[in-house]
Amino acid sequence: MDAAVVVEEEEAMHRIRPLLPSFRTAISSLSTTTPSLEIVKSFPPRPTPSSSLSQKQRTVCILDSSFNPPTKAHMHLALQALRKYHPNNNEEGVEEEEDHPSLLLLLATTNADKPPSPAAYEHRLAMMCLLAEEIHNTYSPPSPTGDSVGIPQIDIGITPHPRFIDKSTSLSLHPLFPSQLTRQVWILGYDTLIRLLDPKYYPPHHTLADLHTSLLSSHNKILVFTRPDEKYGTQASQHEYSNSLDITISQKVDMIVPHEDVNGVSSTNVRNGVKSGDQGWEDGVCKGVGEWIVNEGLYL
Ligand SMILES: Nc1ncnc2c1ncn2[C@@H]1O[C@H](COP(=O)(O)OP(=O)(O)OP(=O)(O)O)[C@@H](O)[C@H]1O
Ligand SMILES: NC(=O)c1ccc[n+]([C@@H]2O[C@H](COP(=O)(O)O)[C@@H](O)[C@H]2O)c1
Repeated sequence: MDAAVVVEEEEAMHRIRPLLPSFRTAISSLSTTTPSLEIVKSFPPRPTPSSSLSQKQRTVCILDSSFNPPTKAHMHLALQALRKYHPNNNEEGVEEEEDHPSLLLLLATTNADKPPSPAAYEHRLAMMCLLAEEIHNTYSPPSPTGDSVGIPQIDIGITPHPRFIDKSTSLSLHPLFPSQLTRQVWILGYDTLIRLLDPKYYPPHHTLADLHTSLLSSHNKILVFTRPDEKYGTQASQHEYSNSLDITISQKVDMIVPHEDVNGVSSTNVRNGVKSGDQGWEDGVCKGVGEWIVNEGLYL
């Protein structure tokens, strides 16, 4: 490997490792009762105070995940979303004078279905920082502007809420994402769309009413990536399902096919690969994330 690349990677590790104690503190002081969502790191750093923020309309693409670990699938989903909602694309609902979309990588510290498991949350946040750096280095806007305006703002956040309706409400109450100025675009894989629309998650009445007043309100959107497999069916059947949804939902859903490198990539496959010693797991993650997993001895 090129000596300069090795030095760059070591620098990234040394830059991120000192952040671990502050990540630990942020996680332990996260409120679990009120609507709660904290930004723990921003690339580039956000101006303070946040009252000095632009008053322009904005779009935030949110990738909510357990990031255990962040994968190349997560990277491509984020890149495709940033490009899709770029004002150069004349996408419906994106004003030409709008700021470029920003990206929020959101760590869910409670899952709607799964019990907690290693790696520790501060390590996942560290790997999310490495993923953010990779996204910065890889991103190019739909028609190159050649200036720094093309570089997306990436924020890293944490929330204790397992359900999207509560994450969405928490985001709309955050000073960086005021609801009157911010359109939320939620990035989901097809498997997660099915669970989002399952009434079992909405007791006591088990209806989708709260979805319409939160995540699906205003100009918000859901960007769904097909994810064909034995359980969830083919590309074609996933498109068919999305077209058959009630109009009040389908008009909020954009469904696209992910980049080919996303096929078959999952955090579970990476964790299992590390544990079994199969070298192929490294293809599923960005270089910095792979280095972190090895150096910190995660998932063994
Ligand atoms: N290969 C993929 N294709 C399409 N969507 C994906 C893919 N990998 C992840 N996603 C989507 O990204 C979001 C966050 O991913 P998540 O943390 O659930 O990853 P995962 O790889 O499915 O994790 P795990 O294997 O631990 O269950 C989810 O909405 C998921 O559907
Ligand atoms: N109805 C819902 O809002 C709902 C259902 C299932 C999973 N989720 C969330 O989706 C995210 C991804 O979940 P998985 O890691 O299980 O794919 C997690 O934050 C999880 O809590 C939300």
